[in-house]
Amino acid sequence: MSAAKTLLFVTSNANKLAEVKAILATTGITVESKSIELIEIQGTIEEISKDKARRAADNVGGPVLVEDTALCFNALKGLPGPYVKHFLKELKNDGLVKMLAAYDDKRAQAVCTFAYCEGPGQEPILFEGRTDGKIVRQRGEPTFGWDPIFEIGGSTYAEMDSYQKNKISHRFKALQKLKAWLEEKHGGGVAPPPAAPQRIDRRNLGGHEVAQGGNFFDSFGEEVKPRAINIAGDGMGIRKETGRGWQFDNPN
Ligand SMILES: O=c1[nH]c(=O)c2ncn([C@@H]3O[C@H](COP(=O)(O)OP(=O)(O)OP(=O)(O)O)[C@@H](O)[C@H]3O)c2[nH]1
Ligand SMILES: [Mg+2]
Repeated sequence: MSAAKTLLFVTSNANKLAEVKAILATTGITVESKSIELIEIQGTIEEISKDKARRAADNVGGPVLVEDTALCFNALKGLPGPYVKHFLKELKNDGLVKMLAAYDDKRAQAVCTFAYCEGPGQEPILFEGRTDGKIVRQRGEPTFGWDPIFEIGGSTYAEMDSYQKNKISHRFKALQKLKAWLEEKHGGGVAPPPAAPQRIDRRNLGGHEVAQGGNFFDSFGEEVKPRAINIAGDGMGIRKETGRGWQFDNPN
């Protein structure tokens, strides 16, 4: 079995896609996407993710990556877990907070499970990331799901910028495992060979580090791939992802 450098991420969730692209932006892994509302079975997080991957592989007839996210309340023995989407839809964030009103224990875990399936009939492989936090009354921009009520280190996910969240999130941790696995499959690295070094003159613009002279760095301090850079008539401009996704700065 050979793993792909280009991943087809099947998801109906634009926020997930933006985060995955941002986190993998400098790794040499290309993320393509297809929006399909996959049927999700009941079961454990692992069973649901694997089943989702099989359905997606059958649908596209080739290698796919899917992801399932769970929010597990300690006091409720892991519930709502992978069913959080339905709870969020009906109860909203306030209702999720109220579910824990009778308990002192507000601890929760955000769990992200990626499932990679090489194709129809193949066994999916799982990569899981967990981040511990606690459930609080909502704070921050309500742009993504339950981000405003999941607090870690004094801030909710919604109060963090995408750089901060993507450094510690359940999704980041799961993608680190996926990346390591892909690197192993490709015998030591999926990133293309670096371009010849040019003058590096790092500046810090609004928390996003960039370099002048042709070298551009993302907020992880890694070089931005050339395909993310637009060559404008008068110099370099860097494409900005929208929403809470990746942000590049224009050094000009
Ligand atoms: O505040 C959040 N921060 C996150 O980091 C995050 N990741 C997922 N979610 C939400 O949790 C449910 C998971 O359900 P889910 O995994 O089935 O996703 P989905 O149905 O939206 O997409 P997909 O299954 O097509 O990929 C959905 O309501 C998602 O919006 C998040 N909310
Ligand atoms: Mg879903």
